[in-house]
Amino acid sequence: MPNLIKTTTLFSQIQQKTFFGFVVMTGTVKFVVAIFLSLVLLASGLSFIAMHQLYSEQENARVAAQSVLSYAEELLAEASDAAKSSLQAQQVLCSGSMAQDQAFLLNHYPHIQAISFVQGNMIGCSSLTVAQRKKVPPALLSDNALKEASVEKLLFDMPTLYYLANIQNNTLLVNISTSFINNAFNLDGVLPNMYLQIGGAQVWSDGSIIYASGDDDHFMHLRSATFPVSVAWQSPLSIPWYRFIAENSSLIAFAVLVSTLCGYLFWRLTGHFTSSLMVLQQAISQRQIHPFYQPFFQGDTGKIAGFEVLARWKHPVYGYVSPDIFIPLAEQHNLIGPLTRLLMQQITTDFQKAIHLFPDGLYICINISAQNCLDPHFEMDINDMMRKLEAKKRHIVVEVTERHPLHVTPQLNEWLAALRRANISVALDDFGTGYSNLAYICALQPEFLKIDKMFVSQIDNNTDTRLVESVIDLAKKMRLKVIAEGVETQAQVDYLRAKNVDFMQGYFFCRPLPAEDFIKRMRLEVSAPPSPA
Ligand SMILES: Nc1nc2c(ncn2[C@@H]2O[C@@H]3COP(=O)(O)O[C@H]4[C@@H](O)[C@H](n5cnc6c(=O)[nH]c(N)nc65)O[C@@H]4COP(=O)(O)O[C@H]3[C@H]2O)c(=O)[nH]1
Repeated sequence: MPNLIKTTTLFSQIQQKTFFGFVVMTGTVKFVVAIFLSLVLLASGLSFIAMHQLYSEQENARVAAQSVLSYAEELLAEASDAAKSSLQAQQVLCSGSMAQDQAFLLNHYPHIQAISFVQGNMIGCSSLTVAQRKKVPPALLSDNALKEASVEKLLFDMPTLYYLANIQNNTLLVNISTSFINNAFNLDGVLPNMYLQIGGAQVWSDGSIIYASGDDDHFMHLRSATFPVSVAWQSPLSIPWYRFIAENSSLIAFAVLVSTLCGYLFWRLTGHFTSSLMVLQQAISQRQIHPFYQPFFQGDTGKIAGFEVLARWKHPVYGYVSPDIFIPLAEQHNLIGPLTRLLMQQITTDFQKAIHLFPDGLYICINISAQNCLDPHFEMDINDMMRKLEAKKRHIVVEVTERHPLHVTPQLNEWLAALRRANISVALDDFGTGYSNLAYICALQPEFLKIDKMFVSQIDNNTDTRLVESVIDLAKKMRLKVIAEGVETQAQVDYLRAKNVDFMQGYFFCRPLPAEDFIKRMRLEVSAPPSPA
């Protein structure tokens, strides 16, 4: 016998797990929310990766620009140093021996191509003899241009970086090959759109030289504090998607995995956070509720007279749930119609093949609630079940409980009349427990009266049995067939039999059984009917 959850109800457990009753989601909404959550997480993850990459690239560009500037400063510092020491080495430089001059420079200043003394507007002595007596452009020698640096074709056919120094009334022109400047752009992180602004010339990272000055607002700038040189570069503002995918494929795959996992977890976990109504709806749609069958027996012969269909819900997590819990909830939420339909479909499936085991005249009792009476599907469903179970040879009985009495209205009377036309009988269940009176019995005109187990349990050797006796007498006087419920002991059986009670049902005879076991029991009954107890 399944261990039914009674007091610590499933629903109180589930309701404690709702977010204080705020979360009520259908399966579809839950699915959509899970997808949405995954997408939001994925978008956030991808944005984070992209922003991180963009920030790193911007930072790398800034570091590269700083390196390029430092390199240019080092070259110009070397030029400045070379200019100063040239004054002492004037005799060496101006010795007239080119080989000697070059050796001096190579030894001390490996990046310096030539050093020349400017006299008036002419090159005087120079480490490069071909430069001697060359004219210096006047603009270069104006006050403004002193100590200036730029990249010009001054002494050579190729543009070179020159540095003009004025030391102790000597003007010196120091030349550095542009190939040395271009080396600066071979550093890591240098962007194609980066250039060195040296005086009025822009030396670009691709080696091209443009004569322009003035800051471009679209570029970032880093200036030297000591020399007229700066670095400009265009900081990346976005990353092309193909490069983003190619460079972050594993991170992207990870983000997809994590977001999908989160969405899935959300979807699974909200299964525990849905309301009791949703849980019950799910139970019906997923066919977690099944019929069990409890036979009842002839009072005189002890033969199986019929059986009652009792709903059993086996929750995948919480196990068996008592009908005392889910039936009222189904009634409250208008789910009793779908639940009864599910049971009737299952009864048909359970017994269609074993119907030959059911003797003629067997009663099949189905519990119904007030809402079934107004459900337009009920009649259709019960007719369908009756057809499949060859109900002409069997009796279908609907059990109407007395605990929550029906409102007797003309519609109900009409509905009951329709049942009777279809050969369906009515039993008044739980008799004696409700607030009904004889008028209620008169209105329903049941064929059966089920004495509640509360009265049957009072039958014992020495207890007062006047109440149960009166109930039986009343039923007899009204010519109703009596079924005594909850028969558990031999003494109760003996008493009820002595009182000529028509039928007995209870654990003494048999507990509610799943279909398979019930069919086995019927098979035994057919082959060797039990003798009366
Ligand atoms: N202590 C004791 N109990 C016995 C004994 N023999 C049978 N019972 C239990 O007594 C109840 C009899 O059903 P009920 O009065 O119609 O009372 C039913 C019925 O009112 C309702 N119910 C069950 N299935 C359905 C259904 O499919 N539809 C509707 N509307 N109500 C249902 O839930 C109630 C409780 O059902 P169950 O828990 O299955 O409880 C069943 C049954 O398992 C016994 O010897 N001793």
